Amino acid sequence: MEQGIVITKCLKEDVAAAVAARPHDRTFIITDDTTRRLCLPLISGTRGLEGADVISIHPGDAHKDIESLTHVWTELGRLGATRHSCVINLGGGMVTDLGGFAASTFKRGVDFINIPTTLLSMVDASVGGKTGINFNGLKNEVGVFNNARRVIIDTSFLKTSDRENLLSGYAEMLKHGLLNGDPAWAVLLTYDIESPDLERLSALVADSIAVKERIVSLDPHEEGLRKALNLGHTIGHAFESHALSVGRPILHGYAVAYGLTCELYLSCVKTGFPEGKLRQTATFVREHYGTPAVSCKDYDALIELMRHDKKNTGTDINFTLLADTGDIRTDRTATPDEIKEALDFIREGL
Ligand SMILES: NC(=O)c1ccc[n+]([C@@H]2O[C@H](COP(=O)([O-])OP(=O)(O)OC[C@H]3O[C@@H](n4cnc5c(N)ncnc54)[C@H](O)[C@@H]3O)[C@@H](O)[C@H]2O)c1
Ligand SMILES: O=C(O)C(=O)C[C@@H](O)[C@H](O)[C@H](O)COP(=O)(O)O
Ligand SMILES: [Zn+2]
Repeated sequence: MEQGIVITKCLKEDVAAAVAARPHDRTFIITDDTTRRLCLPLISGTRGLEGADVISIHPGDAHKDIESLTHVWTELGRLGATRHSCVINLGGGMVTDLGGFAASTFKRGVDFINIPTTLLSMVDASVGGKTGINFNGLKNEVGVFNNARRVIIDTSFLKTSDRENLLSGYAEMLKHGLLNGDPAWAVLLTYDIESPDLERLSALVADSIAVKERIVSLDPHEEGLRKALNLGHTIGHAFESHALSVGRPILHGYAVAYGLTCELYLSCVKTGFPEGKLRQTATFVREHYGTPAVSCKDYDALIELMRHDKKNTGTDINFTLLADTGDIRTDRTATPDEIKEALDFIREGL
């Protein structure tokens, strides 16, 4: 199904129009406890949402799991959802991933709409049809590709976002900038995300979504080009899963920022990415995101996690690398020793 993405200035009108666009019997809104409190009021009173049931899960990526999924399925069943119902996911990427997967699988598929409320879910998670949950200590281990029928983006949700979650989303924007080419990448290195001007940010959000949409439209099921959107994620997901496993979770975008530094280092060594651009990006990451809390004793565990990356075939660990900003090289591999060098680089610098 084609995905309609709306960057709105009239949230309630656009939500009402999206709900009315397809006949349905009941409406369910999936939130986490924080978005129920902070974001649900922004759509209350919307035409078509009278009588909608709200299903809420605990916030945080540790809850993007089978227990929360079971809770959503159970509540949908208990409250009488049918295949002709409409599900609205109101939240960050945790809610849009899990709610999208719950809707896609309940009675083999219920129509859903995403209303992303974090920067990360606006520019990335709510768009492009990847849904799923973490499982077995691995990120997004179980899921399906299925587009939300509509994605309605309103950056005014970001007024209640904290600095860390803005930075987290900004890391995926930086990834899109690196994939897009020099002007987009350079603009992102100079924009002040620490004291954001929301008007300017809205324009950058639109540019960022356009990068993802273009790639997804050419390869919706990640058979080739879409692996580009996984830049930074082979190592980033390993940082994220490892942090969760030792009880010190980090935000997805922080893990991606660290992963970008490491994978640009590999790009520099293996596909000729310019060293100056590596240094500029790595410095930006270090200044805003710090460094990952790992030591060389964690390297083998991190590499073991990378062996589960979804891009892998056989025993090789697969990476998306760059020959330059905008010059994408998918299906590259690196040896454990090369990966350890990249991990040394982020910890210690060149
Ligand atoms: N499907 C995809 O293509 C895709 C892309 C990127 C990331 N992801 C996934 O997205 C998830 C991360 O998403 P996220 O960064 O949005 O995290 P998140 O959904 O966990 O939200 C982060 C925190 O912000 C809170 N929050 C949400 N909206 C808020 C608001 N407007 N004001 C104040 N607080 C708010 C949440 O309750 C939560 O505590 C990860 O699971 C990642 O794997 C998926
Ligand atoms: O949309 C995509 O494709 C991406 O890879 C976007 C990533 O930012 C996102 O984190 C995605 O969920 C990762 O997917 P996975 O297939 O590596 O689990
Ligand atoms: Zn990501």
